[in-house]
Amino acid sequence: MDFFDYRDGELYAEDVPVAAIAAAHGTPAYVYSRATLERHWRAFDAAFGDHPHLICYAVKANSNLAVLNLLARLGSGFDIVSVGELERVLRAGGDPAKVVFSGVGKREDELRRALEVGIRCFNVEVPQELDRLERLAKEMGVRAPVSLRVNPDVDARTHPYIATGLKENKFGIDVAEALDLYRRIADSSHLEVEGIDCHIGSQLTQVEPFLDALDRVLELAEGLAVEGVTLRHLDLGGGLGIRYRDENPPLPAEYVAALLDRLGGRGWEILLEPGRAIAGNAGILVTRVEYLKRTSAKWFAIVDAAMNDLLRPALYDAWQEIVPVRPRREAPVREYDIVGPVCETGDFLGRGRRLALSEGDLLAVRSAGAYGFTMSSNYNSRPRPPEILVDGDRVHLARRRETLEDLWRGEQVLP
Ligand SMILES: Cc1ncc(COP(=O)(O)O)c(C=O)c1O
Ligand SMILES: N[C@@H](CCCC[NH3+])C(=O)O
Repeated sequence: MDFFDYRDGELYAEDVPVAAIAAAHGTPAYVYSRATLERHWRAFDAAFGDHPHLICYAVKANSNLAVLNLLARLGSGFDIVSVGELERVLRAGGDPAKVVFSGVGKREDELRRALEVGIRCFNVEVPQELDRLERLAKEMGVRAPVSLRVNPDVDARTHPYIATGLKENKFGIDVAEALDLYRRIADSSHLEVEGIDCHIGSQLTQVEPFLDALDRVLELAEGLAVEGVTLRHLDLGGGLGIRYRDENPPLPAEYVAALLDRLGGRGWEILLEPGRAIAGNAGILVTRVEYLKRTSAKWFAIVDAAMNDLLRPALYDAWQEIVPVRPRREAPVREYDIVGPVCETGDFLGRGRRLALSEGDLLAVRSAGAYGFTMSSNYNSRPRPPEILVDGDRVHLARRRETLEDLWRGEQVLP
C-alpha cells in the first residue's frame, strides 16, 4: 500500500495533486510520501515486539537527506557502503552508534572516518580488511567492532545481477573459513567480535531463502558459542522485495515473524538492512509526454525522463507501472513504448504499455522511491531531477533540480 492514489479522477501524492507538484516544480521530478516511508519503517520495527532488534535502513536505496532525517527521527539505524553515505547519515542527524558499514572494498580513509565517529559495526567480507582495520584502530587507540559477512551459498531466486549469496558472487566469506577468522578477531586487542552478517540479494519475494540463510548463520553462531566467542547480534541484511507488478512478497510483519519463529527464542539481537521495502513504494517519478511518435513498427511516447533519471528498466529490464496522472477518455488507447530522449536503444521506462495519451500529458512511474534517484546520472548532460517530499498537504523541496551550471561544476579547461 502507498499514499499515491486517485481522487476525483487524478493522481494524488498524499493530499496533494501530483499535477500541482509538476506545475510548481517541473518535470521530470521524484515525489516521495513521508507517510509511506514512516509506515514501512514502523512495520519492520513493530514486528519485532520486544525482541531486541535494530532496523538499519540501507542508505543506497534512497539517500536524500530529508528521507534519512525522518528515519533518524524514528530511531532508525543505517546500513552504509561508503564514506559518502556515512557523511549523509551524520548530516541528516543519524546516530553513528546505529550505523553498520557494509561493502567489499572499503578504503583506508573510509575505515578511519568510521572509527573516528564510532560506528556500531564493520561488516567485513575480505580477510585483509581485518588487517587494515586492526592497524588503523591501533593507530587511533580504539577497538573496531566487527561482524563477518558470510556467504551462506543460498539461491535468493532473484535477478542474477542482484543475487549476492551464492558461492560464485564476490560477496561474503565462506562459512568454512569464518571460524578461523573469528578466532583471529577475538585474539586481537584492537578488534572486537560484534556479530555475524549476511545479505543474500535484493527483491526477494519468498521467505525460504532468508530462512535457509538464517539456518547457516545460526549454525555458525552456535559453533562460535561452543568456542567461547560471544556475539552481540545477528545481521540478516536487507533484500525483502516489493510488488512492482504481480509479485507477492511477504509483508515485513510476515517476514519478521518467520525469522523470529526460526530463531526459536534464542535471544540474539537481530539487525535488518531493508532498503527497497521501505523506500520503493514511497516514491514516483513524474514525467511529461513530449511527443507521440509513430513509426512503421509501433508507437512511442517520448517523455522527458530517461534512463539517466531511472536506470532500473534499462539495467535489469525491470518492469515498473506507468500510470497517467490525469487519465483521459478522449485520446485513443494504444500500445506505447515509453522512452526518453537519451541516445540509447535501451533508454526506455516501459515497453508495450496500453495507455490513452496526448502530447503534454503527465505520467507517473510507480515504485520509484528506491534505486531511482540514487542510481541517476548526468548522462547526455542531463541535469538530475528534483526530489520532493510530500507530507500531508505540504510539499517540501528536498533537493532542487540541478542547473546547467551544476553540470560542469569542478571542471577546468586546460590553461
Ligand atoms: C549489504 C546490503 N544490505 C542491504 C541492502 C539493501 O537491500 P534491499 O534494498 O533489497 O533491502 C543491500 C542491497 O541489496 C546490500 O548489499
Ligand atoms: N539497484 C538494484 C538493487 C541492488 C541492491 C544493492 N545491493 C535495484 O534497483 O533493484
